[in-house]
Amino acid sequence: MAISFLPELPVYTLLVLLALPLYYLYFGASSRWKNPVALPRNWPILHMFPSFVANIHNLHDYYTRILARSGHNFRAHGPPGSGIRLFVTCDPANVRHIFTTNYTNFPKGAEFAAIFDIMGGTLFTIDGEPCRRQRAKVKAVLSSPPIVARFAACCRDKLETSLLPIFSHMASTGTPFNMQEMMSRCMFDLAATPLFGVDPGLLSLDMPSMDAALAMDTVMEVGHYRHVMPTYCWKLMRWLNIGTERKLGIAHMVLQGFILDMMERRTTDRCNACSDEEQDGVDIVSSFVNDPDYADFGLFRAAMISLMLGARDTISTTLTWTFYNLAQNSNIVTIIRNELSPIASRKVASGLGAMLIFEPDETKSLLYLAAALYKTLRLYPPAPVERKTAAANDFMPSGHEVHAGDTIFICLHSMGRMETLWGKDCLDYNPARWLSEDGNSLIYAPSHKFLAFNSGPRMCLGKDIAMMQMKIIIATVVWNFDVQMVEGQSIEPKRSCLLEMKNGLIVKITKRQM
Ligand code: HEM
Repeated sequence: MAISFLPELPVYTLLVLLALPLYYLYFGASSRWKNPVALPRNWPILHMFPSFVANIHNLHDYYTRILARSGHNFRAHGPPGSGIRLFVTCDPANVRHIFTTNYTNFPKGAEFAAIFDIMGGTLFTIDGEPCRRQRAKVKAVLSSPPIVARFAACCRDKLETSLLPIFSHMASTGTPFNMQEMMSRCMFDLAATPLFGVDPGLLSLDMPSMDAALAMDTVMEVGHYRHVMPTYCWKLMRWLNIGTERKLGIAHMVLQGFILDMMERRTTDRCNACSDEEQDGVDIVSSFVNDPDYADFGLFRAAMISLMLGARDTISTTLTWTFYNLAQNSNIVTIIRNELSPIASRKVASGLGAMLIFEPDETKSLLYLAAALYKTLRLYPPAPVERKTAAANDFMPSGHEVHAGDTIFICLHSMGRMETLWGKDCLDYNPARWLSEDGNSLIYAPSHKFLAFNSGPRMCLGKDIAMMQMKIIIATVVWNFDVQMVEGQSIEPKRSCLLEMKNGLIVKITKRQM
């Protein structure tokens, strides 16, 4: 019997292979018929998982399309056993509920902490009482006047000693370069120097290797895979030490080595310094080294890595998207220069050289410049998706029910692109939309609608420092140089938890003739 069956085996195999796609086509079509057309296709067994995998190259646009059609919210499920039970939203009323009104019911959760295990136990991955304690500490450090002044001084020095000389060289030689990489190097130095009191010197004409910066990129890229994959998949890969998990393991080692290196260099520098008093309090790490809460070196190291990630990636990403938009809108560049012009005239009159650097107190009140940055942050938030977990069953203001254990994805990127929230021209890069009619103030947008810096009790603690640094850098570059994009490049987001550009941003710059 078995022997007589064997010759027909290829025929049966062929039939099964043909039947499978037909089965999926049939059920795909019928499920589409049963589902509202706005939602991803609900396949048998695999549910919506194939739709997400097929769109993984640009999940943000995919979410935006579905959220726009579905009234700002949708639910999605993965295959049975995958643990994927999502509620995806960009509805400001739901965001206020999740981040403020009922925020204790929406912690980041254990899954988030596992995804970003390199920052395990630190403010960025914890909830509840330990979080309140760490947050109070970090808040006190980041708002202390000497530390804020240090961030400003480092930024000024970096512009004077590195960025302007490098840009002048690129301009005089006509060399195209990757603005994203340049901003990444610059912000790496500007995050590390106030943190450790040591400048890693990545922004330099000889372009030294940037292993630790690349390792930080890997953390964000593999974090993205971990968010969309069933947990057991990436945990199995980690156990087998293969693929992206192997890459992440190496990145962790590089980052841990970087922290050790910085601490050693800091000790050497302190030995060479005049006195301890002169050094104390001028770097952030001083507030952590003698704190018994951070006596565990693993936690201390994780805290330093998370501060590096929080302070570098967010700003370099925002700066790159701002330069991208300015390069395409020369009228906006002209308005920014007009706003800078009175300050520049005063500087020139007081005898300062041809290359001008703008100071924090000079750029603080510049509204149009702030509006341009806000416009970038609305359309291109560096952290495009926030993740929360529902601790208990709850009803959203939109009427949707969420169940304990559901994962909530809050799509900031989509929220900034909803016509229903921001009007028909919401995709235009028009900073004036952020200004009042008389142009004398910025229009207020509540943080649950403009979420780039987060909202509620977990608001970003570095917002003021970030705005200060970004204003100085944009003002200084825009005043001294013309930036043009090199033609023929494709600008698309990387698969990452950060909204970086996949292929970078290749530009050419010329020195302004004044
Ligand atoms: C354009 C610049 C920045 C943006 C858009 C931004 C955005 C954010 C966002 C969205 C969060 C919430 C993250 C989460 O809970 O998952 C956050 C948290 C945080 N940010 Fe920023 N950030 C920026 C710059 C900075 C800088 C420069 C610093 C430090 C100097 C900083 C320090 C922090 C800290 C400590 C938290 C944790 C707050 C908490 O969990 O309670 N950020 N930021």
